[in-house]
Amino acid sequence: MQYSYTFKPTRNINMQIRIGNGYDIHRLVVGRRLILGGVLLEHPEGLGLDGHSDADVLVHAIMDALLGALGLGDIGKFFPPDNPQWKNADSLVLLENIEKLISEKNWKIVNVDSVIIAERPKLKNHIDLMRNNIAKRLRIEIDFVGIKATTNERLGPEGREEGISSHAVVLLEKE
Ligand SMILES: Nc1ccn([C@@H]2O[C@H](COP(=O)(O)O)[C@@H](O)[C@H]2O)c(=O)n1
Ligand SMILES: C[C@@]1(CO)OP(=O)(O)OP(=O)(O)OC[C@H]1O
Repeated sequence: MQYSYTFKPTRNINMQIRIGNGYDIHRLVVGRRLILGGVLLEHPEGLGLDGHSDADVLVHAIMDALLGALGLGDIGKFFPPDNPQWKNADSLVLLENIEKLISEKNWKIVNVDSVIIAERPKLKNHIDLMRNNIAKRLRIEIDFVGIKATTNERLGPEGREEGISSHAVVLLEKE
């Protein structure tokens, strides 16, 4: 059996692609808002996410994935948590800034995929609004933004409702 493979490019071989991966988790506490993908949600126990910014773990994971794809570090480097400027910051505005940085470097966002790990509240009816918020800030079509939700089957910090986490991957291209 022959295992060698000859690559026959059918499109621009100067195209570069990059993949990025991001993760974030924030604690669930009383007295804070619960914002995911820019959507204000209601937790059955009135809990929200603690953080210096609005603690939107989904948007934070996506920003880290975008920065990671270009080897630019993480969001803390661009928006330091000890800088009062980012106190209660709207993470969608921070996302707009990251998109600007990427487009200035002539990279295009191909797609984003992500998952939110939250025991409660049920997120499925809010997913399309989150996708729309993110697609708008990234200046891509909604079809290129994937967001899923899963419980952690009551396991670990998310399962005990100590926090909510999110993972994201992105693909970038440049001609
Ligand atoms: N916070 C959540 C968690 C899950 N969902 C939806 O429920 C489905 C089943 O979740 P499991 O963790 O039991 O696999 C999941 O696929 C989501 O559609 C949700 O809306 N909100
Ligand atoms: C965006 C920032 C700004 O303080 O948000 P935080 O709420 O501190 O969240 P975290 O994910 O811990 O760190 C990222 C920070 O840069």
